[in-house]
Amino acid sequence: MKGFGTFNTPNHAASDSYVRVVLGPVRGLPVLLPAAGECLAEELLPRLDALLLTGSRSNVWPRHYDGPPHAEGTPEDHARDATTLPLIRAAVAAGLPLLAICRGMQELNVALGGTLDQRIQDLPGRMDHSTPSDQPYAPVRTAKAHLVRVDRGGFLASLLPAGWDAGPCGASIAVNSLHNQGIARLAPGLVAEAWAPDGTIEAVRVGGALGFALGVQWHPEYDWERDPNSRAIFEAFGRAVAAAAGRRQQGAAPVGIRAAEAALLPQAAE
Ligand SMILES: N[C@@H](CCC(=O)NCCCC(=O)O)C(=O)O
Repeated sequence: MKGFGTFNTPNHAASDSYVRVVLGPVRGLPVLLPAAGECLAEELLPRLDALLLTGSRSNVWPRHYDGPPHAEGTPEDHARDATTLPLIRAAVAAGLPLLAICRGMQELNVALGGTLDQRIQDLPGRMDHSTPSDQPYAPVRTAKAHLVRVDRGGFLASLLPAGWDAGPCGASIAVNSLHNQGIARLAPGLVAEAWAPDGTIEAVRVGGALGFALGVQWHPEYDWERDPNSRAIFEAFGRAVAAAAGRRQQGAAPVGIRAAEAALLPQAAE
């Protein structure tokens, strides 16, 4: 939910970069979901082939992870939280392909029971991962900001182009950085797959997921046209979307709902 125009009129919106990347390397048809609450999980999810959770300057309401209130003026989006958190749990339980970007990765962590640090730049030994929101020059705002070390044996590494780790940076890739918040306690069922030099978790996968279920703290949608690592993430997501679409068109239920739910959300199996 974003305010537009003179009267800050509430609108449901997503950046053009997400639409372009879905139409491009994902080779999908983007459907923008309104922040309409939990009903989307029940009514709409069965009609979708995959879920891409976008970034946003707003932040997950701390009540969702028993965190302290945000500092005055920190942007929040309760309508989005009320929509995405149940949607994520339903998508993970259904084995729907899921790609979570920046705020999306933070929502994934909270939805599955994890917590967030609200200003990691204020924590001892941590970098400032934010980019000034008033930075008017897009190439600066979206530029590579630091390296992340990627687990060579992980799911993310399996998506990257051959030789991604053969350069002078070894098993590290360069990423942009536009966030103040980060994962504090990793949710049960999530597996960390990449880390910034200060230890900030930069990528996670849903452990035990039956398909593509990845979160990244950076924004590969900003540079997929020139960065083969960014493009490879979306192309792999696109292959998962196509497979899910094929299953849905054949009338098959999303993979392993009950099996995934029992594995990932133990309380749901009780
Ligand atoms: N607000 C959170 C998440 C940051 C985030 O998603 N940034 C993206 C900003 C650009 C956009 O609107 O896509 C945090 O600060 O950690």
